[in-house]
Amino acid sequence: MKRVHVAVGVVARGSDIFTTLRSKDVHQGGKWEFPGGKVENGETVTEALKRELAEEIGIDVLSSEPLIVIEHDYGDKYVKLDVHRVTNFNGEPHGKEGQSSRWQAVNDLNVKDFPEANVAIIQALTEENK
Ligand SMILES: Nc1nc2c([nH]c(=O)n2[C@H]2C[C@H](O)[C@@H](COP(=O)(O)OP(=O)(O)OP(=O)(O)O)O2)c(=O)[nH]1
Ligand SMILES: [Mg+2]
Repeated sequence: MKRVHVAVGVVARGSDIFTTLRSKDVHQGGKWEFPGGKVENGETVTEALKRELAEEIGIDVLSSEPLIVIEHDYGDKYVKLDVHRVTNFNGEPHGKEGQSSRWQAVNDLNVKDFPEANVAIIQALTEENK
């Protein structure tokens, strides 16, 4: 089965979280996501996160810290999500590749909008916001 290692970034401003919409034609298309993408050979998760967030949402990640690691089997694809919290960045997050984006209060994040693997991420964010 296809296996991918993905660097995922939680970008927050206060208790608001930035998410983007995956385009319809890709794996888990039409779902909202935390921006990120595949870790390439020879890259650390931190390096991949910095590269992907520059490409996808036009920010320069200055610091990040690990939040949670999720392994999930979609049946057609196995993903390992290395989720980092972005603790400092330059620039204004936006859908640089033309994708829709939004800011939402942590408590308004709805697991139904996200890929299945994201349930644990949203739980972790909601827990710490209590
Ligand atoms: N970025 C991101 N990917 C997620 C999340 N949840 C989740 O299951 N995934 C899955 C969907 C995809 O199978 C995989 C991420 O791959 P991707 O399509 O973003 O990879 P990429 O940015 O490198 O894309 P590409 O260059 O290969 O087109 O992880 C999430 O919150 N954010
Ligand atoms: Mg991506």
